[in-house]
Amino acid sequence: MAAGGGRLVMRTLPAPGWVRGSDPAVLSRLRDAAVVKPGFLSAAEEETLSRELEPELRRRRYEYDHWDAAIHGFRETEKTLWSQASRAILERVRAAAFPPSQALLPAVHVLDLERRGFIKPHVDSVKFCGDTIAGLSLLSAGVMRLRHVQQPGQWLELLLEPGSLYVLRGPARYDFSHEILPDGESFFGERRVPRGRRISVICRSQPEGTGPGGGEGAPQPAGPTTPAPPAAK
Ligand SMILES: O=C(O)CCC(=O)C(=O)O
Ligand SMILES: [Fe+2]
Ligand SMILES: [Mn+2]
Repeated sequence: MAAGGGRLVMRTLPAPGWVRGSDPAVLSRLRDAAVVKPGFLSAAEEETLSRELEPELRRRRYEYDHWDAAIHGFRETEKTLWSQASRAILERVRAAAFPPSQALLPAVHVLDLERRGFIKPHVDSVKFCGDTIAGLSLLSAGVMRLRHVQQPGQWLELLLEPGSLYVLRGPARYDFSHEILPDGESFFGERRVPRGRRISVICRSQPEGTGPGGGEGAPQPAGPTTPAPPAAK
């Protein structure tokens, strides 16, 4: 490596247009831990996924009534059987978000949030989810906010446009809660991000110690979220 090669090292990395943060230190600390890839899906891939999911989702009713639940105005399914076209998309997600050695949960979590639906701050349960969470957003945009569980002044906001992929891993997954803002609070900085119905397709790594050949090997129950921890104290 040429120390005198004249390559300029930027001290402050410019935040990409789809990630905002409370301060440069958080942005730089989570640069590889909270990642958004806008336009990950082509329009045809978005169409493939939403067409395949729509009939399965439509059979279910939106749920609202759990005062202590993390998610409001949603329906969901855990899907293991996919068309060949969708499997190819999910394989791209796997390759983009997970190291080759990391085992994934066999079922993909599909979450349909209606226009007024939202997700309160929570940390996905370590019992049901490993180091990495990767989610595709379909149909409409939303803002995901991450907030440090111990230091609530530290936060990050991710702009999740339809067709984007987000990845949360390591510190972003364990030390920060995440939430999807309700329509009334759905801003990315100054920019209003009107909420519509949003479908997310979420792949997760296996909880530590439960991969093939290790750990309990118990089947994974559905519903990988925990109720919101107190975001601030
Ligand atoms: O809709 C999303 O992308 C996130 C969902 C989520 O946080 C969860 O199911 O635990
Ligand atoms: Fe979550
Ligand atoms: Mn219910």
